[in-house]
Amino acid sequence: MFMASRIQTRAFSASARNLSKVTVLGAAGGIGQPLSLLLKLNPRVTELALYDIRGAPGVAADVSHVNTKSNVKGYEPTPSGLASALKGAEVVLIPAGVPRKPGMTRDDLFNTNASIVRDLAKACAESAPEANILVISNPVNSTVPICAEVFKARGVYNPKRLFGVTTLDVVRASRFVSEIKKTDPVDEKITVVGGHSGVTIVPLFSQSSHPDLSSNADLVKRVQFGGDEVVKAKDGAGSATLSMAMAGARMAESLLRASQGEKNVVEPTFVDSPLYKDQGIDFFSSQVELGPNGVEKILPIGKVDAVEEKLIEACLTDLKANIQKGKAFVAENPGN
Ligand SMILES: NC(=O)C1=CN([C@@H]2O[C@H](COP(=O)(O)OP(=O)(O)OC[C@H]3O[C@@H](n4cnc5c(N)ncnc54)[C@H](O)[C@@H]3O)[C@@H](O)[C@H]2O)C=CC1
Ligand SMILES: O=C([O-])CC(=O)C(=O)O
Repeated sequence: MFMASRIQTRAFSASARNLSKVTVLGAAGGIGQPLSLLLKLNPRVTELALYDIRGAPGVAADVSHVNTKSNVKGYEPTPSGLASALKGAEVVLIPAGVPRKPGMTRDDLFNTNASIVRDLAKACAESAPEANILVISNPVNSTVPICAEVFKARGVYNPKRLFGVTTLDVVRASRFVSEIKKTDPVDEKITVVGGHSGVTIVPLFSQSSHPDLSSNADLVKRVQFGGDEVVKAKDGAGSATLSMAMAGARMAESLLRASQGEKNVVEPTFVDSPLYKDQGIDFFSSQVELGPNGVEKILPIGKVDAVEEKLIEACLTDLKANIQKGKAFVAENPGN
């Protein structure tokens, strides 16, 4: 009897641990829709909550017909709809906000997206303070600090649970290298550090199996400005959505794998980081080991060559300003 109840308890807690609600804020957008589809295909996701200021119930109805086991629900664009979408979420992905048009930098999106992200972060702080928050909305270098400030103001900031999604930079880097070297991108492990815009994106080819590539200035530039390539090709219709959805789904999957006990799950991500704090830079993207509590360990940058050292220097100047801008925005515009 005693034995049976113990087994039952254990079975219950194991399955409870594997119940993973994932919420997408901005689910009806260019990224949100394919991201929702990919999450529906992920067996680790048991409940998928879709929220947008328009169209989420329609996207949810569509995605819900995909014949995998998870339940999908679309929420109305109301404060209570948002709160219900967030309640009990283990992972919240935020691709809400406007994308670039040709000629714009990511920083040009700040004026519109800063308040969108601030308000969604408030809702997360109230309804899902323990969730892993994955910020996709640009400029990531500023929107992540905005989230941190909002969480701090509400006394619920957990630096281990806030992630800027920079996965697309390594996805691109591995693909671009594979094109040059005629290899399978799966085998190309390229570390990319810094932030997520222009010169703040720093690929470290010297640490890859092709150290010669660090002197390939065209390749370095292509990784740094890969987003511009897509913005230009889409010609006013937005920026990367499909590759971004894949990258966001990969990051969410990695967090779920780590939370379900898998060891040595490492992803590059923009987090509250000690690496350059002594230079006043509180957030930095690097290889991060994930665990059940979110960030498990921030891995050191490792050895870099002289070219990369210069790239990091340029990165730090811009990154510092971007982070400061996000913090100042919340200080000056705390909202309701
Ligand atoms: N981190 C990264 O690597 C990348 C980031 N991005 C960024 O992702 C963001 C979204 O891009 P797209 O999906 O292409 O844009 P989109 O315009 O197609 O979709 C954005 C969605 O957000 C929704 N939205 C706006 N305000 C909202 C709010 N307050 N609450 C909930 N939903 C809201 C809109 O209704 C729309 O459906 C942009 O800021 C873009 O720059 C894009 C690609 C890569
Ligand atoms: O370039 C953009 O604006 C969107 C983005 O962040 C990317 O594709 O990396």
